[in-house]
Formats: sequence, structure tokens, C-alpha cells
Amino acid sequence: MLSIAGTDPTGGAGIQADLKSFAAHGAYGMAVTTALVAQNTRGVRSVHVPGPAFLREQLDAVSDDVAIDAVKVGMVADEANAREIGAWLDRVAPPFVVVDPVMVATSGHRLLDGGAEQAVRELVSRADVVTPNVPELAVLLGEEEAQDQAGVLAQARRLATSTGVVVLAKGGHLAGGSSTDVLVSADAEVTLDAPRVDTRHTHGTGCSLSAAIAALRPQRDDWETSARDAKAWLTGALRAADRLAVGTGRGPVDHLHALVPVRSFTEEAWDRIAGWRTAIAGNAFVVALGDGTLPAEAFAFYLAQDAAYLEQYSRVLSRASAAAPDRAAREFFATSALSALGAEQSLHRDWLAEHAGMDDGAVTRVEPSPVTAAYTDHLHAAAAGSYGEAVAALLPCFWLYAQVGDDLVRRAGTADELASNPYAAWISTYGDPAFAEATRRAVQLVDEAARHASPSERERMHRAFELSSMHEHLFFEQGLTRPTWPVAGHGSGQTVVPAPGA
Ligand SMILES: Nc1ncnc2c1ncn2[C@@H]1O[C@H](COP(=O)(O)OP(=O)(O)O)[C@@H](O)[C@H]1O
Ligand SMILES: Cc1ncc(COP(=O)(O)OP(=O)(O)O)c(N)n1
Repeated sequence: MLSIAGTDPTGGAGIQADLKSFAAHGAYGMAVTTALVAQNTRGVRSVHVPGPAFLREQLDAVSDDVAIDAVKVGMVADEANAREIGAWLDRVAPPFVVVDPVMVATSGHRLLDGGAEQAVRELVSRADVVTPNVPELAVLLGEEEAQDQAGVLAQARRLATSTGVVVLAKGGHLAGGSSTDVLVSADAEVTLDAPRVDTRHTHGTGCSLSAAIAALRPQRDDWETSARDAKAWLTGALRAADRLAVGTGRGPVDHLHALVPVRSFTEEAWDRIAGWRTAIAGNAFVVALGDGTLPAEAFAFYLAQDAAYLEQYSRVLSRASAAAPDRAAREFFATSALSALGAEQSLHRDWLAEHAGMDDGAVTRVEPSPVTAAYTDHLHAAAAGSYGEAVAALLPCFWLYAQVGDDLVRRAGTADELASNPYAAWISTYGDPAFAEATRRAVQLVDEAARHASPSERERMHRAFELSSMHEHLFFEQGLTRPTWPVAGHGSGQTVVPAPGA
């Protein structure tokens, strides 16, 4: 495969993207450079065009030596280059030619000099397939930009008829829940639909798609199948783009997503704690909580300890908020800190007042058990490290509780059956969709922190996450074992939780 295009030193568009698209489709990639572009994910800074004589030398160097199965033409930069490429295509006559009529980058920077539009039209007439986006389609026809799908289809028909070339008109610039392209030839029209992926990382999608179509054509029977398969692949690449997270602007798609799946930090972390998740699901305390057979003393002990835990958890959430890199993360952790002090604790205080005769003062005076203290010490230690370690340590308390809440709600069956469980209020709090939403947000923020972490910090984040998960298991378990401090004189010497009804 040969790409004739400009460069993108950050690897998202142009030749660099084309070579990755080729590789993703099992093709051997070659590249001839039309222009050196100083650009990144935030935009184009400047363009250096080496000139047509050198372009011809590059093209001939390839075709004098290597058999070419298909060619993709991208940015041509100026009229002289466009004519040179046209002449070379006439001489060499590669079996399949896709022209992506690159004119303006999405950042607004022109990638084609003004006088070259006619030369690009001539190049298009030598192609098998041309892949304009909405503005390029309008320029090729000398018309106003289409505003909707029907307008794009009408223009694609006019271009296909006037050039005799198959037109893949791309709909990425239109609004809507799907990103629909149309493939129009003299005798057929095919709609290529795909859900619009919610990502800002769309840099180089046009380059990548046209390169993929060119790479697939020698391996498929027709252009329709090649375009369909290329589009399905691109949608996967867009879905994986957020995880790739290259650059600070509109980043690239993940061309090699199918080859080397990039796993997020939290996906990996969740897998690593599979053992603790199984242990918690089978934890005798959790099982008895779910079927309503848990002795009230066990729940009272657990709940009083949880109130003590939430006091410290709230402090660590506040520390995470203070260290957070942006306003959204700061707000999330501050709100969570407040909720750990308020809403969650009122669940504890109400139950303990009603069933264990403990007023707010008594709940506040409960001494953390060794198990509780070990967990909160671990959280404070993690918070003394980096922001990433702090949020990784905080996450299991969201995620494992959301998981337990969800499991227990499902195990309860109907709403009436759940209401008959004496611990229904607790189960409903953590099985609530609002808690699941907060958990999803916490997961996202931890992934964001992991993306900016060095490999060694990422490993410390894993350790913090795993330790918190272990503590979660021990924390539930202590409801049944009710541990006290072994050495008299440590604090009050014992955990004071009156028996329910006392
Ligand atoms: N957010 C998105 N989700 C799914 N597909 C997209 C998205 N943005 C662009 N595409 C697809 O990427 C390809 C290139 O899109 P487009 O933006 O129209 O071209 P260009 O990158 O040349 O400006 C098309 O197949 C389009 O449908
Ligand atoms: C060297 C080079 N060629 C083409 C483009 C434009 O890429 P495209 O795939 O059309 O997508 P955007 O990045 O403009 O959305 C480019 N930037 N550089």
C-alpha cells in the first residue's frame, strides 16, 4: 500500500495515521511525503512543501522497485504537487486509487493552497473512489455546504455523475446521534451508518478511513464491502480513542485497538481484585444482610464502625478534592465528602438510635476497631502520596458497595420482598441508581488520574486499590467477629456498641 500525503508528527493524521491504518488491516505500508506539517492535536502551526521535483523522485523510487496494490492520496498541498501526482498515476496506473480531497483541517487551517482546487478536481477524476467530508464535497462541486443528510446525498450523486468516480461522502460534520456516510456510484447508493461516538478525539478520522478503504480493497470483492468494513473498524478506533488519550487537544483514534486492546486502569484493577470480589459476595455477613437473617447486634456493630469509618473517609475525600487537577474532579470529591458526612451517616444514626438506643453523641464516641483503624490508616497513607493513589484507595468503597448493593437488590427479588428485609434501607441506599452513577464518575476520575501517572505511580495506585478492597472484605466480616483492641489502655480499651434494644 502506498500513501501519498502530508505528515503529522503527533501521529494522528496524514502519513503516520495512514501507515497505522494499513498495518491494522494487515497491509504493508509505504509513504511518499507531499508536505511536512508542523501540527499537533491542537492545530496546524506551519507547512513546508519540498516541491514537485522531489515529490516525483520519491514516487519513482517506490514504483521503480515495489509492486503497489493500492494507493491512497491525502493532502497534496499545492497545484504543482497535485499535477505531479496526477502524472505519476497516469504512468504507473495502480490497481486501486482512493483520493481523500484534504483541503482544510478541522482546526480551520488550510492544507491546500487556494489555486490548487482545480488541480485536485483533476486528481479526483483519476481516482476509483473519492472521500470528501461535507465542506470538501461543496468545494468540489462549487456549491454551498449541505446542511443535512438529504443534502449530502444529493451532492454526492451530482459529484458521482459528473466525475464517474465512486463517492464516499462522509457525514462526520453533521449533527445527530449517528455518523452516517453514503457511498454513491453511477448505479448504486449505499448508506453506511454508525453510532456517533461521544469523544472529542476525532483527529485524523478522514485520513484513517480512506487509508483503511484502500488497504481493504485488494482483500475484498468490491468498494462497498471495503467501505463497510473500514467504517466498522473506525468506529472501534473512535471508541478506544479516550483510553488512548494522546495530546491535550483533539487527539487521534486508536488505530490498533483490535490488535492490542488498551485496558483502562480500572478494568485491570477490577480484574486484579477478582478474589476479593468473590470473597465479599460469599462473605457470611453480606449473605445474611441480603437474606435478612443477620443478627441485629452484628449489624449494629458494623454500622457503628461504618459511621466511624465514614468520618475518616470523608476527610480523605476532602484531601482528594484539594489535590484534584480540575474543577469537575474537585467538585465531585467535595460533594462526596459532604455526602459521607451527611446522607450516608443519617442512615447509620437513624438505625442505631432506633435499634441500639445510641444517640448522635454515642455514635460519635464509638472507638474505631482495629479493623476500621487499619482501613482508615491505609486511606490516610495513600492520600499522603499522590492524588492518583488517594483516589485509587477511595474507589473500592464506591465500587464494591455499589456492586454489593446491586447484588442484594437483585437477590431480594421484588420491591415488596426487599421491603420485608429489616436492612432494606441500607440495601436500597447502595443499590440506588444515583449511587451507581456516583460510582461511574469515580471510576472515570481514577482512570483520568491513571492516564497521567508514571508506570511506578500506576503500580502504587493498583496496590492502594487492592489494599482497600481487602479492607472492604475485612470490614464486612468484622460485623460477625466484632474485634476489640488486644491491649487494654488503647483508647477506651473496647469498642462500645450497646446491644440492640439496650
Ligand atoms: N464522533 C464520531 N463517531 C462516529 N463516527 C465518526 C465520528 N466523527 C467522525 N466519524 C466518522 O469518521 C469518518 C470521517 O469523518 P468526517 O469528520 O466527516 O471527515 P474528516 O475527518 O475528513 O473531516 C466518517 O466515516 C465519519 O462518519
Ligand atoms: C497531513 C494532514 N493530512 C490531513 C489532515 C486532515 O485530517 P482529517 O483526517 O481530515 O481530519 P482532521 O484532523 O482535520 O479532522 C491533517 N490534519 N494533516
